[in-house]
Amino acid sequence: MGLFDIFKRKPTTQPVEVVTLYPQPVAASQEPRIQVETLQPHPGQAIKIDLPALAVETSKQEVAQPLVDEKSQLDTKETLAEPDLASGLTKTRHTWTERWNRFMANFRQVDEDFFDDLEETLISADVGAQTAVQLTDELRDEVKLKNAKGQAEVSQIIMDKLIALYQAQGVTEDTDMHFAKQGPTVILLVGVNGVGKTTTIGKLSARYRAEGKKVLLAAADTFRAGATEQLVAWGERNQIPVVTGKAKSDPASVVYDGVETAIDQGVDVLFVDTAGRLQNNVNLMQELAKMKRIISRSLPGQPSEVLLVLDATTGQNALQQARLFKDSTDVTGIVLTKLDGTAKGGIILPIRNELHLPVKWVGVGEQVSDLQPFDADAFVKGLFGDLVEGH
Ligand SMILES: Nc1nc2c(ncn2[C@@H]2O[C@H](COP(=O)(O)OP(=O)(O)OP(=O)(O)O)[C@@H](O)[C@H]2O)c(=O)[nH]1
Repeated sequence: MGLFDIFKRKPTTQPVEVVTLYPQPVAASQEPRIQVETLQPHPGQAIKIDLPALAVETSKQEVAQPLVDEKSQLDTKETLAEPDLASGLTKTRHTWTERWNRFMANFRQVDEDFFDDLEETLISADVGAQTAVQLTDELRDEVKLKNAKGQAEVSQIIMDKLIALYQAQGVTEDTDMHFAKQGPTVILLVGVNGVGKTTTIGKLSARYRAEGKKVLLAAADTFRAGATEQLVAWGERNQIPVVTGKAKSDPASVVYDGVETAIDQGVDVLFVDTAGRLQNNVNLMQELAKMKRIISRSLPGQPSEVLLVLDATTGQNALQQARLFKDSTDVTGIVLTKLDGTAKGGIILPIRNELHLPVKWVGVGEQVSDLQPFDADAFVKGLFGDLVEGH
């Protein structure tokens, strides 16, 4: 099949320009080379892209017989290195510890004022109003039951309860990533602008490529200037092909082309980057629904994952966004980004406790390796480590 073969199955109203970036094997001394093909189909027709066999074989070939140069191998190693969650949570931990110590320094006795202050402290630590009230009620009973009176004893009971809540909440929720039994798995990244969708795709795609999966990216955020280039840059860095559309073109066309390319080229995982902002929220949600319809028409049962990306630095705002997206689309999991830059890491609790959305990944930096699967135990240690160790 030739490079300019036309698919007539799908009528579109807009011309689609598809740029495909794919890596070539290079001699050890050369920089990795990226070839760029620009295909300009006839208006009104969708196109099929033929990636060279090499492009789709890249990840598997690398496993069997390394084709990439030293630099790329270093990149892969970097991808595999687990970031340190505890250091990513430093700000949250310090702020929380300070706040807690201040609260406890004012301890006089266990009375209603104490519980009022406790509720306030919990709310200011972003555990969410509903959770703070629930926790305080439970603690009131427990402190009474255990007849706790001393500062250290009361502090210990509260800390144990908080830790238990963080660990218990969400255990019944599905934090696994799901893959198609056959054919390409499609993973859609959604969220408002600037939360870290593109960066997360860069990190996740590098991770799966390093595991030997054949990965493809689709730049369906045609709305924001520069969004496509940003994804293309990640594709170049990770040597992963990217399907793109013209600025302001119909994002659904890019999704369609991405899906068709994934099917034809035997891709394992297709990541779709979506716009974070359209004219309004209704448009945004309609656009997402349209993308999902297009994906499932060609690949029944897909997308396997609709990951909602939330910026932890926005605190309660992130919670509002989660509510909005949850009500309008089937979110399968949360990626909580920028935990490294915030004291608002506590927000993870209401996301799980109040919205019952599984947090699947957490972002702790801008580098490719700064993403890790969410682990409640590690998170709790990162959050309360200073206080618990002090006991
Ligand atoms: N510190 C830190 N920065 C991050 C993290 N994730 C993303 N960023 C940064 O956040 C900024 C926005 O990230 P993008 O990936 O462009 O966000 P986006 O959601 O794709 O944005 P739009 O394309 O505008 O919708 C970039 O500067 C990223 O480097 C993280 O975990 N930690």
